[in-house]
Amino acid sequence: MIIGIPKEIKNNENRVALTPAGAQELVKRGHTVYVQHTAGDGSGFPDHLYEEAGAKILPTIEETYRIAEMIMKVKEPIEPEYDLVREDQLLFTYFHFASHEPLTNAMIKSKSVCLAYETVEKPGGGLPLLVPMSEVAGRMATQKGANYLEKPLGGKGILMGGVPGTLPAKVLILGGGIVGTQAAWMAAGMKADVTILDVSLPRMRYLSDVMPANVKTRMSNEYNIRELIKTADLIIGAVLIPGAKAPHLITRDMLKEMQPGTVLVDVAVDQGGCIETCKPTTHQDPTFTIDGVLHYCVANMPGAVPYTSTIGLTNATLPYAIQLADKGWKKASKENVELATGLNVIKGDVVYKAVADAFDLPFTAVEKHLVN
Ligand SMILES: NC(=O)C1=CN([C@@H]2O[C@H](COP(=O)(O)OP(=O)(O)OC[C@H]3O[C@@H](n4cnc5c(N)ncnc54)[C@H](O)[C@@H]3O)[C@@H](O)[C@H]2O)C=CC1
Ligand SMILES: CC(=O)C(=O)O
Ligand SMILES: [Mg+2]
Repeated sequence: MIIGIPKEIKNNENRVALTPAGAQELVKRGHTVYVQHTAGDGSGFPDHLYEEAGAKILPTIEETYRIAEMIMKVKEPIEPEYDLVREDQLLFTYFHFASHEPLTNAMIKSKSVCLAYETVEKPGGGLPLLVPMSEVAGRMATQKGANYLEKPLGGKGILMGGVPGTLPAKVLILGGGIVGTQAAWMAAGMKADVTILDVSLPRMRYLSDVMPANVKTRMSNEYNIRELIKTADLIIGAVLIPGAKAPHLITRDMLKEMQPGTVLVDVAVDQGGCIETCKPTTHQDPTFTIDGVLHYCVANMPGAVPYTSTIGLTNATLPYAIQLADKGWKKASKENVELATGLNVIKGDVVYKAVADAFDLPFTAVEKHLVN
């Protein structure tokens, strides 16, 4: 198969979809890998490392899209890329369709096959291609939050762990999945007073077993949220209902209950955000303030630490990319249900229920496209 790796063009997105090591594995299996000139630079992988691994370098994004049967990316295609996507082309990347109607419509119109990293799902649950970036974003959420709590940056002016004779910062985490757990580890390590809210009792039992004493769990409901936001210093949004728009656990009116200088980091912003007032921001202009409450809502947080993220992402995606390249998307999805759950849009049909529901679009069962 011919695989194309375009350079990411989203704001401050320095990741690339494949490392030279990943390219070598695909080339070894007889596939052709084209990498757009300088695509790996931001992650510390200059063109010559790809060439030494057996890949070929193409000068432009247009040529990369034109030649590839499968495009591997990191972020969803953004507007200048919409018209580059070709009919029948396979796109293997993050999409987060449910939070982005123009993207959904553009991919329907393109008649391409869109296999979304974030909905590839293990039969017993678990999102193997979201996990590594959620690990990064969870750890970063605490780092960012600690930073923005500093007074000159708009925060309350509280140190995460305090010092002897003072109270530590209160960190409230909405959702105790991958992002929430990693955020909690970092905050606990900084000696903050951490509370994780989730709706899953088994998950909270697990967290309660493994977390240190400065991490507590509470049931996620409006009553508890309204109580806890009054004194929280840093609130991290980390809920997910796979493929769907995130529920608004913190609504506009609740901001008035918070103290000025409270910091909100809504990691779930890529699925629409679990804080109603969150709108996607960029690494260049990451925050805004409403009612004295600072919001950080960057939708591609891992893009800022590409040395870690690119390798973490390729470690997870490569085994799936190999199956897609070896067998083609249809046979690979028939033989591996995890890949079938990743299919969101196929040749104009929306085949992921939560995406169809988000925009009142007709839903087509994925099986229709997997027969013969
Ligand atoms: N902004 C960014 O750069 C990045 C964003 N993300 C996003 O972070 C979000 C979280 O991802 P993961 O932690 O991997 O998901 P996950 O599936 O591991 O965890 C989600 C958790 O939310 C819980 N939950 C569901 N409804 C809830 C509710 N009403 N109240 C409290 N908890 C609830 C679930 O029980 C689960 O434990 C996703 O939207 C993901 O796309 C991930 C990586 C990077
Ligand atoms: C998960 C995701 O959207 C990201 O890593 O940017
Ligand atoms: Mg994202």
